[in-house]
Amino acid sequence: MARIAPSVAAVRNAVRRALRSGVGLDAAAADGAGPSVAVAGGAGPSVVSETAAGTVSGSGLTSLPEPGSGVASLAESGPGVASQPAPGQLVLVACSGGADSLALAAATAFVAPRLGLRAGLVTVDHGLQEGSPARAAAVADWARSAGLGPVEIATVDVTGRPGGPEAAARDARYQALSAVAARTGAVAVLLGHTRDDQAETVLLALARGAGPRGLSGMPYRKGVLLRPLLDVTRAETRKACAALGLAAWEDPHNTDPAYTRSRVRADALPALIAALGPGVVANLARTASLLAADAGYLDGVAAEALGACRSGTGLSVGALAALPAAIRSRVLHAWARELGAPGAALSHRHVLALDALVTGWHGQGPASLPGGIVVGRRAGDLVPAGL
Ligand SMILES: Nc1ncnc2c1ncn2[C@@H]1O[C@H](COP(=O)(O)OP(=O)(O)OP(=O)(O)O)[C@@H](O)[C@H]1O
Repeated sequence: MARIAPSVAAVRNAVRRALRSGVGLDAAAADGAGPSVAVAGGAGPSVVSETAAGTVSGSGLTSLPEPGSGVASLAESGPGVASQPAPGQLVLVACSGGADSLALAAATAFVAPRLGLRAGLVTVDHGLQEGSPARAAAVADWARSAGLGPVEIATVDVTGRPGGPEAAARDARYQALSAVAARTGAVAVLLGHTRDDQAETVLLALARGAGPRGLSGMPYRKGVLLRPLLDVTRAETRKACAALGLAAWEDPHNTDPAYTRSRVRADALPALIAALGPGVVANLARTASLLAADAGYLDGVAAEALGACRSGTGLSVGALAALPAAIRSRVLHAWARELGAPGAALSHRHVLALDALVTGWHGQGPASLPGGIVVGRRAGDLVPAGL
């Protein structure tokens, strides 16, 4: 049996775990309705060559693996897999051509058929950099050569969206990914965020004084979005690309000090590692997952409390006042969202203003929320203006 690089195995294992839990294969298998292809790691009847490899350079695809090249020597022993695409559910990889999502795409091309799943790829052209259409085309060509399908290029227009350029691009990208998933009937869209991305997210949240929800970082699964690599380091995805002969695209934005995240990546995290040791990245990511569990539980409690506080068109001040502060602030936040306040603009300050109508009442005026929403206190209830 040919040996595979540990980094390649690490990425594949992460994808295997995510697909098994993320698209409900484990539950289906328990019901006896699982995929017909055996999925337990390793011991299968045939040896299958890795097909998901090629070379993408800054300007595009520069080479494809030859049959019998070093790529084939990365083959691992696994369960028998039909050479035709599996008839199962479709998962899509969101791939920029960068090392993280390229390693993810290669691993998914390998793992998904072995789980009875089809795997496709979407690359988004934000139209923000010179040569971006050619790069998107190169990623798509590579994906087809790697056996992924369907392969789509989504071209988006980021102008006229709220927030800075980073937020606008992210917004447009997620919208495009959701649209492709809906159109193709994909059950999951896989994103290449790594443990390092998670640590950066937690650090950014700490710096802006976020609460437990913000410090929970990026969720492993949200709706159709799945992040299999949150336990995998960026160094590992780079090593996996190197082992597979994949030359990833380096996004110049990632090193541009004009972007806050780039400065965290280049300066803040390395300074923390120098001062506190290399474990800091994994520890920040662990904080995120610990807080995600707590925040999920508290949000559930708050959702029930919100129901119990309802009174006519508003919320009962008496019922709100009886809640612990941690739950009351979540109830008020959830209610503000329900009234239509946009999540990105709704801050701690707005929730405090609502809370003051409950716990600091002195006849003050109504609280103003983003989205033009106004909430006042009337006859023992909090009520939105106009109702
Ligand atoms: N242009 C794009 N097309 C498709 N998916 C994208 C694109 N840009 C980002 N993504 C998805 O979002 C994830 C996070 O992207 P981001 O640019 O924040 O991080 P990154 O660490 O630079 O990732 P990568 O190395 O994959 O480019 C990517 O791994 C990928 O799954």
